[in-house]
Amino acid sequence: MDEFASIRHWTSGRQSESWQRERGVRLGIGDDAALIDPAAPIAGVGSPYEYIMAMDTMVETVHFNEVTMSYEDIGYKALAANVSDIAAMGGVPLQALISVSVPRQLGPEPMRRLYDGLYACAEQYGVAIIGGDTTSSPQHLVVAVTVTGAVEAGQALRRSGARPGDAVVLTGPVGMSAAGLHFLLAQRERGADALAGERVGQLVQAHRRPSPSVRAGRLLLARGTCHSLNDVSDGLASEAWEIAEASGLVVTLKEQQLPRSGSMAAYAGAAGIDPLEWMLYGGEDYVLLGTIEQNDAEAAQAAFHKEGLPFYIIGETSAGDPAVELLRSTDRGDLRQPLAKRGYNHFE
Ligand SMILES: Nc1ncnc2c1ncn2[C@@H]1O[C@H](COP(=O)(O)OP(=O)(O)OP(=O)(O)O)[C@@H](O)[C@H]1O
Ligand SMILES: Cc1ncc(C[n+]2csc(CCOP(=O)(O)O)c2C)c(N)n1
Ligand SMILES: [Mg+2]
Ligand SMILES: [Mg+2]
Ligand SMILES: [Mg+2]
Repeated sequence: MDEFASIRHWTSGRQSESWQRERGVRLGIGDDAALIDPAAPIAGVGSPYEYIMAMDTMVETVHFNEVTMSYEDIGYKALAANVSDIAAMGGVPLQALISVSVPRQLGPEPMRRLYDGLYACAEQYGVAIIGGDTTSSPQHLVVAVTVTGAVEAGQALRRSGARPGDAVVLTGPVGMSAAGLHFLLAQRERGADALAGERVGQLVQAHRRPSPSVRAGRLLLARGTCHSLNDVSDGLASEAWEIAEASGLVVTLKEQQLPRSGSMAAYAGAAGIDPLEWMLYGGEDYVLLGTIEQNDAEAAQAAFHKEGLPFYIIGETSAGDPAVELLRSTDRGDLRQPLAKRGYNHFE
């Protein structure tokens, strides 16, 4: 199958013109470029709105390998990671462009499966796939996604808006993806062993199929009390540092209040690893970390729970030079431990 037949094989008949039109698309896959109506009414978003644009890339051996992810998972997660950046601005995702660099020996079927996963995620979050690019790759598979979204003009939630005295909040558990990855990699090295007895299904799912917090981002924006927001890709500590530096303040995380999934903690125990390491530094959680006016934090939590969405109040901000600290309760009283600006870093 040549390049053009391959693209048709992966993409044709997946999304109808009318479905794409509702997302502002005037011309999708097939010409030199796509055409977007910059002022199309978007369901659920007040106008005037602003466009949001972001991109994230996944590289074989860096973000996935043959034991950690199926082709369907790679496609799903590549788009989900991008949708998460739109959620982190308080927006709704609209369209995506997909670039794939494919090892010559791969053949069309694995890529078809990758697109099955990609379109499954697109349907889940209402994203129109409007084009992309295809090249061969000398060795590894690379998937780069550009995503657009919309947010009410002037309302986007930035990393830089946190104020001293805010509550620090999180829209889901952290550390599960890193635990799932640990299991998958350990399994490769040692074969299915004793660790497999733990409840690892949820952890593997968290690693392979993250659920970006789009509804949570919209709820936070609508409250009008959320001052800053970021999504957790590189790890909780790293993202907290980004808010601390962008906003010029201290972020204090309370160890007791960090959401600790039971299956993650059980697996960490069996693997002899401190679960806090995964929770703070693991990454790929794709939940939202934000700050919100202290006097609205509990009401926000109640509103989230009413919608069936998780919401954790995990700390507070204070005036001071940018820093992140962990408040731990010990026998000898409270301990403030500075947290390193550490997390997943491609160049370390
Ligand atoms: N190669 C690049 N050229 C120009 N801008 C870039 C480049 N890489 C990243 N950026 C910009 O830097 C900022 C931070 O990007 P970064 O990728 O660190 O955030 P993120 O996507 O939220 O995190 P992650 O990639 O870990 O999911 C964004 O504004 C992004 O557009
Ligand atoms: C095989 C394999 N080894 C390691 C990891 C861990 N990992 C890779 S990239 C990243 C941060 C987010 O990426 P980015 O900063 O590019 O958004 C993390 C935690 C993995 N997923 N697969
Ligand atoms: Mg990025
Ligand atoms: Mg991000
Ligand atoms: Mg990202």
